Amino acid sequence: MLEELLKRRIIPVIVIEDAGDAEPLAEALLKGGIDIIEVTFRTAAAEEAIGRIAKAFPDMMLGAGTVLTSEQADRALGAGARFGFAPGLNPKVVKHFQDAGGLFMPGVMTPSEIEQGLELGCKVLKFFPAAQAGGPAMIKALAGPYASQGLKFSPTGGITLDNMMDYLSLPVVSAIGGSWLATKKQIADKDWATIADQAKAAFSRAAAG
Ligand SMILES: O=C[C@H](O)COP(=O)(O)O
Ligand SMILES: CC(=O)C(=O)O
Repeated sequence: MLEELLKRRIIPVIVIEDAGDAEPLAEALLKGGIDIIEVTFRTAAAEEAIGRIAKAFPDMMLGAGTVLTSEQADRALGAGARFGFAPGLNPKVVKHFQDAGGLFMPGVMTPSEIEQGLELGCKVLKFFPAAQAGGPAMIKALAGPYASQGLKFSPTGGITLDNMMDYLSLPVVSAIGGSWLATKKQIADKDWATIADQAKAAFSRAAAG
């Protein structure tokens, strides 16, 4: 699972209000070449959306985001999520998710949080909110003492098509996350063509290096 995750460079961070949009949304991302999705537990539809994607696209790398409690972790995994993200680091939730067999990437912003994440066995940490917390320069500085631990960052927050390569060009960054790939409005408007185009543009840019 970790190896599979490390192969992906772009992770769409999704807020979905209507679970019925889950399949066409996943299909649009796949059409654009992105076969990974993080469905955030910020809406009541998250659990059902994960279940629908798991059923319709069993080969898609499916995860949950904004997993803040052990109860959400159970619901995410029960619905078919194989990995989880959170904006912060809650050791209880990290352990709960790991004990249930999932791969968890807590959010960090400071050296102390990174060390906590390493102690919990996390090899990939979300750096959040990336742009606001210092962007690529901050990640580069943090990589100094920790890159030798085999640690990778998955920054999210303020990343767009225009600045994604500033992050992806850093060896310590395995993937970037972003909501721009499928915005709430685009999902509500069922604008699948635009979402597919955005996914394709990001995928091509990452592939070009
Ligand atoms: O809340 C932020 C999301 O995790 C993603 O951040 P973004 O909307 O800046 O891409
Ligand atoms: C940032 C956030 O909420 C997440 O990815 O879990």
